[in-house]
Amino acid sequence: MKPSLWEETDQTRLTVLNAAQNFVVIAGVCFILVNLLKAQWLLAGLEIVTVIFTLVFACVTRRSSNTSLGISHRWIISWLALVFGCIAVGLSYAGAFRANQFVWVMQIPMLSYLLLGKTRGTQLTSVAASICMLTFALTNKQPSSLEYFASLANMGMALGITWALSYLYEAKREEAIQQLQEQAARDPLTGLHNRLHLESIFQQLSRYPMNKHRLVLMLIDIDWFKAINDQYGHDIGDEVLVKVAEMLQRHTRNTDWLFRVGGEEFCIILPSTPKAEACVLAEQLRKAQAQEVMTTSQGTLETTISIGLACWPTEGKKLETLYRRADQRLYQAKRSGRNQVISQEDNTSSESTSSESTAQENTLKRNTREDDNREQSKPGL
Ligand SMILES: Nc1nc2c(ncn2[C@@H]2O[C@H](COP(=O)(O)OP(=O)(O)OP(=O)(O)O)[C@@H](O)[C@H]2O)c(=O)[nH]1
Repeated sequence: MKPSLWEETDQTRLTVLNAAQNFVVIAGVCFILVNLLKAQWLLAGLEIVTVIFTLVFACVTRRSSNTSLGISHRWIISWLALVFGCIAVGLSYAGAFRANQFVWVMQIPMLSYLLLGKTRGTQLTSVAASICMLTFALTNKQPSSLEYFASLANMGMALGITWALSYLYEAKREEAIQQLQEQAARDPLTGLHNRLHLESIFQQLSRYPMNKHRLVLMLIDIDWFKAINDQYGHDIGDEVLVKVAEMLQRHTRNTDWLFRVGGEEFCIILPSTPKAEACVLAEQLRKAQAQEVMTTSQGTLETTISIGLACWPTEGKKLETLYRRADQRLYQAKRSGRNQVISQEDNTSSESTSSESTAQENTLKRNTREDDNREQSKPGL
């Protein structure tokens, strides 16, 4: 099971659904009165059931979240089946007005695609449109007349065009949404995930039973990166970032989650991984980077990385705590000379560190790092 980057949130579908529900209730009541007066009991009965179902469904929809559809597709399919059932039965009752009545059939593809998406929309439209076309064809009183074939062809073509346009609209909409979501979740430079989804991916992974006690968060920071930028320019710095990201991807599994969480800082979430195994991987990453001679547009460059890691849930139950723990270890790796992996501190601090002391710690950390930078040697081309 793979966590999804975006939970199902779709304001457009929710808006269409609310509008369609309102319309079905208002129009439904009018049609019920007309059909009762005309003694069309089957149709009136079906419309009563549809309006009651719509009211219940509207309550369910409004109780779910404001931004998420949050309702199972079964609800929508059942509701649309009732509405389309009314259209089909109405068509069989229409007599001389059958052609006028067919305008309602045109709503089938539009509603199906807007509310159910490309795949389910196609399935429901195929079934509902076929039933309506058959009803239209079979209930005609003059099946051999030219008029009959002309109206059948007209209806079929008009329905086909509405269907095709609805399909194209939904297919393009889904494609555009997918592209936008992909872009929003990725760091444009390295192609890795950005930190936008770190929390949600962590939450989903920690819910999977197979990851119980076996999830590791690793923070990786390029050593002396500021010096690389200062000496060789931002473009070379960018090339280094890309090369390090590529190295991380080469050494990790498809199931691992790689993020670029800051300027020259990366994070890896390793699902189903015991800490000992994660330490071995971290050491492999450190060695691989130390041994790699990177070819940049200005020549070759060698650089190293420092790594801090922490294990969930033993070393932090919440992402915030786990991240802080890994960051403390990363900082320790930097202070101990860089090009190191630290997986546990000398004096393990308590998980309930107050935010104030953490803030002080971070300030201290930044100052110490700046001092360290001035003192120590820097990488060279
Ligand atoms: N080229 C490039 N540089 C970036 C980017 N984002 C942040 N930086 C730079 O990354 C540098 C980070 O420097 P520091 O946080 O001092 O870290 P450092 O020099 O690696 O020092 P240590 O981490 O202590 O080894 C800063 O100079 C930022 O300007 C980016 O996207 N591209």
